[in-house]
Amino acid sequence: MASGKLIVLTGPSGVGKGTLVRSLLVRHPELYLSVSATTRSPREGEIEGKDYYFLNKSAFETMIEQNQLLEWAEYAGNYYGTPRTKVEEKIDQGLIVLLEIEVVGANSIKDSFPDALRIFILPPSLEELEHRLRSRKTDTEEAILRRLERAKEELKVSEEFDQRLVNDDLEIALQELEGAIFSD
Ligand SMILES: Nc1nc2c(ncn2[C@@H]2O[C@H](COP(=O)(O)OP(=O)(O)O)[C@@H](O)[C@H]2O)c(=O)[nH]1
Ligand SMILES: Nc1ncnc2c1ncn2[C@@H]1O[C@H](COP(=O)(O)OP(=O)(O)O)[C@@H](O)[C@H]1O
Repeated sequence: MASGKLIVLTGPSGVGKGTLVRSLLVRHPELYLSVSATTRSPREGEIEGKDYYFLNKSAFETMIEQNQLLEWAEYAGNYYGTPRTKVEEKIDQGLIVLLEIEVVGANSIKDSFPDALRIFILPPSLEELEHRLRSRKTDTEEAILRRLERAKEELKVSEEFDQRLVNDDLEIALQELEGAIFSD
């Protein structure tokens, strides 16, 4: 059987990663989206094992020590990481596995998984990124400013990724993403 592959989507908060991934999964239900582990508290409506595996700090640190994570990073005061076993299992089954993760972890994937295709999603401009973060209405003013500061740093390393894609028109960005994922 053909071996699967690992696709890593990253980019600053508010650029549209979640929106792109949700649309991709609707169009291509055969794709497998990895469920991350995190120490952040569940938001209302989030489901254990579907949105995240919600762990306390010591359980997360045990996963790090036992090399159970493909990558991990700290983001806004919490740990986030990709459990290794499921990803490897699905790739062995020939599936295309998607990770939607922040920039530091995405960059480090090249060490643990050199064959991964790492795609950086860019905003059309910083102004538009700010507009999207505000219009999403999920973050406090302080969190928005923190995310924008971090975005400036993240955008500086975008050239270290295998592919870069601007999420301006959503449909065009989706088509570019499909091209990157399904080309050989
Ligand atoms: N490195 C890494 N980042 C992750 C992982 N899971 C989620 N993230 C990222 O962590 C950041 C914060 O996620 P979250 O608290 O759910 O907020 P939101 O994505 O802005 O709604 C986002 O940039 C996610 O893409 C993971 O397993 N590893
Ligand atoms: N191409 C686009 N054009 C305009 N708005 C967009 C586009 N893609 C996403 N958005 C909007 O931007 C906001 C942030 O998107 P989201 O998917 O939550 O970003 P991320 O997962 O990268 O943090 C959402 O309100 C979403 O509807």
